[in-house]
Amino acid sequence: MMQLDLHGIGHSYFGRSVLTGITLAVAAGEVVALVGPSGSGKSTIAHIAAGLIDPSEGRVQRRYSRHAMVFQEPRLMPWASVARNIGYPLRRRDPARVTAAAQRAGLLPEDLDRYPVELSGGMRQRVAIARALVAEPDFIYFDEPFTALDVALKRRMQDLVIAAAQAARFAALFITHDLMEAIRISHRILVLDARGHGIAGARVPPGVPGTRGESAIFALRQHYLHEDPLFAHIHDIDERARP
Ligand SMILES: Nc1ncnc2c1ncn2[C@@H]1O[C@H](COP(=O)(O)OP(=O)(O)OP(=O)(O)O)[C@@H](O)[C@H]1O
Repeated sequence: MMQLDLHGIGHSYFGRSVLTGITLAVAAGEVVALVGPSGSGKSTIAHIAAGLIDPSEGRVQRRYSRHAMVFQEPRLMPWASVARNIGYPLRRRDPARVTAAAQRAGLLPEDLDRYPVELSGGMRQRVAIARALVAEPDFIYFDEPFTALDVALKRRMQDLVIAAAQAARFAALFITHDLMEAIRISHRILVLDARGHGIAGARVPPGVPGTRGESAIFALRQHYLHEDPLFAHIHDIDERARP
């Protein structure tokens, strides 16, 4: 049973079409990476799928019970402690759930009383992940959550997401333009057409997330980038679309 179904999605901003004919589905417990060049419409797809914006065309069906989102910027409340930031999605105070979510995101009990301004970028993103996990969602949207982090930290955060997805069994749509990341964390990779005209194709990396070795991940990335036509435009940047 699919938990998320997008059918024939199209979208325009102020009359300018940015997406057409987007059809994709995510199964229960499945982590799907959505890759595509900058400006191809990946974030717009995530926002439509999560119901933050209404598509100009097409149909969205959500069969999951609860979702959370993790963005590139952690979007924390600066005036609130880490514990309050993590607990924000809960209807009532629940320190046990806050502590459990913090632990799953690699935070220590003493971090809970700190404030966002005292934290590094990586720590803030851990808080954002803990906030996403706290209400035990069965679906999480990740919109380039680790793009701003350095390579080693990125890797640790990816491992954390893989472990959390396995433990909590959530499904996810994970948006990224980093192919290593897509191969490492997902069950299936969807490639968005460079101009947002549909999903150009899908690839299923061998094995399951968490079991793929670094050299295999790197070799597959090289293969995709240099030998697989599906990925030919992945590094194209539509600079006209950029502010
Ligand atoms: N709120 C908005 N108003 C107008 N145009 C927008 C808006 N949001 C996005 N766009 C435009 O829609 C297109 C797709 O943007 P989107 O952010 O979905 O792409 P993306 O693939 O996620 O890009 P990136 O990887 O750079 O985040 C771009 O041309 C962008 O400039």
